[in-house]
Amino acid sequence: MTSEFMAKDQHLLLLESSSHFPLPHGMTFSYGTAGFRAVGSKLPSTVFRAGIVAVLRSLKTGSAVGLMITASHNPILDNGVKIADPDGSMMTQHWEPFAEALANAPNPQSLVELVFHFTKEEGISLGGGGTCAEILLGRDTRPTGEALLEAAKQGIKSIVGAAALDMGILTTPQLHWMVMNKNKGMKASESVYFMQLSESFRCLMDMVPKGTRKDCVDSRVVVDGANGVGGEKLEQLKKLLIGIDIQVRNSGKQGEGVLNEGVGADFVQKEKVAPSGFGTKDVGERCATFDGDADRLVYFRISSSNCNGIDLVDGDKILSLFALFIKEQLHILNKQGDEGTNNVLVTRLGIVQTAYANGASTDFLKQQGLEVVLTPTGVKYLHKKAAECDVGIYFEANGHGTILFSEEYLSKLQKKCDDLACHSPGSEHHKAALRLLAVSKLINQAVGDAISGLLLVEVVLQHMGWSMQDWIDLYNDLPSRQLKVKVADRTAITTTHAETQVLEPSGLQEAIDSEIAKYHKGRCFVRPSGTEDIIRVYAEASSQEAANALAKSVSRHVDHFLG
Ligand SMILES: CC(=O)N[C@H]1[C@@H](OP(=O)(O)O)O[C@H](CO)[C@@H](O)[C@@H]1O
Ligand SMILES: [Mg+2]
Repeated sequence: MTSEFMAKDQHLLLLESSSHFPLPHGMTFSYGTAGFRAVGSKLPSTVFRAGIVAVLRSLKTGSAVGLMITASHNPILDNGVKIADPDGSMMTQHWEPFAEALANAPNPQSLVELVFHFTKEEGISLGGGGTCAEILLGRDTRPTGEALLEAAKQGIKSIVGAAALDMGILTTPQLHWMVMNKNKGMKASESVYFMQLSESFRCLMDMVPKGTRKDCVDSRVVVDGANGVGGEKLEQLKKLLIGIDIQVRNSGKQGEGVLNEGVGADFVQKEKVAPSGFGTKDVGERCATFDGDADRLVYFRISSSNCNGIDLVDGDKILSLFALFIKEQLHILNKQGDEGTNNVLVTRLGIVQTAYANGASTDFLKQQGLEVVLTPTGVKYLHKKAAECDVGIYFEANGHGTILFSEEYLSKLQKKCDDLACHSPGSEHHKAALRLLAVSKLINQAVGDAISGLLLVEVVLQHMGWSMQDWIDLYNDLPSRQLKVKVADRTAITTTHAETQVLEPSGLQEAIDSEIAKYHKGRCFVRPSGTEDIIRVYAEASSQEAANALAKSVSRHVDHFLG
């Protein structure tokens, strides 16, 4: 077959298959902060086209990539699609404009033109020719998931030489983890995922220091699965876990409730109330909640029996707990013995947050001597920044985050651990090295993962000998308020300094500054949302009334400048 013939073949195949997936009338799709999202029934054409993008990404990188069908915390009838790069992280931002253009191609002819133009530009050769692409597919429990999976498969099949590997119903982080493992030449099945988590958890539990207050730390945690995929998976995993008593509610079983309806991490964090299925019987219990695709985790405690109020332990406090633990282990690892012979393993530990992190958490982390960096909103920014460190911990306040260990650092740590195993087995130094290695296996290195995050929180609390109250008392959150302002064109606001300062329209930042100056501990910023057609206003101050008033007055300025 000549390459010209193959290109012609490819052209016809794409034309034919895309004609079965027309763009829904009057709709425009954008690759937002976390892929495409819309009502599930409107998404077949988008998912078909995302299948094509995934194949091209796989051809370009010569590695397997992932395609996940989920709409996270959105209502059950919504759905969405996002692509995972070969290292398991979000697809490179550099490809988002192409993904978006393809999703909006008005007809098969223009779709084919876009594909051929883009592949030429990127130096990707189409038409089989020996190269093959591999796409790992996953979906959550949404009713439209099955049909959309079929659309993805059709999109993948429309490029010659591409293979789809259906990994089944998964959490988003499981799929990202599988992509990462597959490309490292490791096994990528769910059973290996469960095995890795349960074994590293056991290893950390076995090394909880004796004689701490651990006996007073309840090993019981009640988890709200948001009636989504995370609850089901946790039910499976918990059978392999020792030393922890996990009770799963809202696990998505028939009759238990509707996905994300009055349940889940997004609901609990935003509304600051207990999820459905939790009540007075749970007062004082340590409770956790996942979002619909289990990549977010927050904790809460029902504070009193006569109201629905909760003590929220958000992503910032999870980050603070992890940071203290990692810092402690690094300190032990590098401590000099009497002979002063311990070789120091130089470690750059970095913390990454966004401007939405509660100011009290940032102050707390800095007081601990930690290096804190802010990035724009969205995991793709935080992840990239954290990956610059030897050990980088990132979290959004809403509970999405993880701990990254660089490959280079991990091999140095492994070497140090092997040395210690020879020269001082069972020493405190050796145990610290083993703990850090176990953390790198327990915590998902590809993306934030509610299940692995939950296990790490649980074992760190045991290690510290901390009750839920001790954790809550780490620092007091500053009162805050978030508001949404509907404007004619949200792109009229541009920002700088990790979205904390407005550049355009001119004069708006001065107006915000003059409001902030009126409040003790006032902090406020505005930015266009990447997932909704609104401007977000965030304000903090020393009292709730002041935070409310600051947010309100700044919203008025936004409305005045852009309304
Ligand atoms: C303030 C806030 O919580 N913003 C969320 C939200 O982004 P916006 O761009 O703010 O709409 O959705 C993102 C995707 O889930 C998440 O990463 C981010 O943290
Ligand atoms: Mg999610």
